[in-house]
Amino acid sequence: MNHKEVGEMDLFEKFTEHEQVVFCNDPATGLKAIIAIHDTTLGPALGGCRMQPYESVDEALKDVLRLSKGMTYKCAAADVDFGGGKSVIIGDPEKDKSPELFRAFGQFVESLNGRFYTGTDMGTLPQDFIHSLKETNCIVGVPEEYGGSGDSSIPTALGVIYGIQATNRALFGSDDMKGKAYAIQGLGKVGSKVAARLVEEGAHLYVSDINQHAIDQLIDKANQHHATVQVVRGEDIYRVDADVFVPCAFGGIINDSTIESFSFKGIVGSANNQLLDESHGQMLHQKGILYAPDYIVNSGGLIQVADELYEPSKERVLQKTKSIYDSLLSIYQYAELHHIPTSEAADLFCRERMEARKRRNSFFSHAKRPKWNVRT
Ligand SMILES: NC(=O)C1=CN([C@@H]2O[C@H](COP(=O)(O)OP(=O)(O)OC[C@H]3O[C@@H](n4cnc5c(N)ncnc54)[C@H](O)[C@@H]3O)[C@@H](O)[C@H]2O)C=CC1
Ligand SMILES: O=C(O)CCC(=O)C(=O)O
Repeated sequence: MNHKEVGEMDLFEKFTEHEQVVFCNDPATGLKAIIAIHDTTLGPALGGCRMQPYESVDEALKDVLRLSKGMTYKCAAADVDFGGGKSVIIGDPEKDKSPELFRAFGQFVESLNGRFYTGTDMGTLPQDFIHSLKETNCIVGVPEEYGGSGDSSIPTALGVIYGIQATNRALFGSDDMKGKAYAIQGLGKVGSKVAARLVEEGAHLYVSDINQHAIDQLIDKANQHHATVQVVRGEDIYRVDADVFVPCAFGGIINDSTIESFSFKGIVGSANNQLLDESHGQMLHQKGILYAPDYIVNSGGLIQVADELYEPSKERVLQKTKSIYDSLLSIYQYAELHHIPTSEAADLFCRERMEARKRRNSFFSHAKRPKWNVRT
């Protein structure tokens, strides 16, 4: 069949690399969600659920497609037995949440029968998924009293700190975070924790957030530590005179126009999909800005939720999260040796790991489903 002749088939051209995309619609609760499964070579798809008032379904679709692909690479880099997936709920996290909406979402996740596991992301909280848990076991990162591993932004933030230390080592010859200036965009679950740690270390911060409460909380903390925090508005964060940019809000913030404004020496943050597209990794490379690939830096949350396969152990998760430091240094070294952008070096490493898995023997024993000890 010639797809071009059949209008409705054009939709498939938007996700030629993805295994499965599920549109979830429940008028009774107002749920409009999309689940994208990118690649299950390494295991069932895993990825958080983002809630955002997207302007259009197309915008939500683009976001979930990019985010789920990023999860495939993140899982490969972190060496966990999961594949890449992600979900988005179209709605305002401040106004549109309800227990029924998250329950309905749980039913759609359950309908995938173990192909997709999900939890928090931007705009959602561990508590939201207590409701989804009534409908499916394929939920990760719920509070510990519900059998989950709890807030995954804790190891994510720790991973960002390891990322900053490794980047400082590469740039300045020492892990030390003290006395340097950092520009943090977004003081949410991850950004607030990273900022608090940097304040404790005696760093100087420039911060921006649209949530005044988050800014006030950080300033209180900074006052206790006699640290300096300078609040900047909107796009001005791209122009401040900081050593390291720490994007912890949304993606696409490294693009043609922002790169021109950057005078940073390094970029290390939790935001997913920081590069608007691959060419921006090359542009950073040419401008001599050291970029810590996002999916390596922000894999702490993934490391924690993937670890729910085993009996819970915070120590083990924190230990595994330390690997982010070494992984980044290896990627920096490889990129330098081969004169390629760090983003390209990270992608090459992940693709090689997936190819190796495909080559490995896979003797049949029984269905390769995770054993979720905690809730089975
Ligand atoms: N929570 C986690 O464990 C993980 C998070 N990430 C990524 O890290 C980023 C942050 O995640 P969370 O902290 O969980 O989200 P969050 O929703 O808790 O925080 C996002 C923060 O960004 C702020 N923000 C929104 N628009 C902004 C703007 N225009 N300028 C400045 N600030 C703005 C929000 O007010 C909020 O404080 C997201 O891209 C997420 O996908 C990645 C891996 C794991
Ligand atoms: O942190 C989580 O709950 C899942 C991992 C994830 O979605 C992410 O790393 O972006």
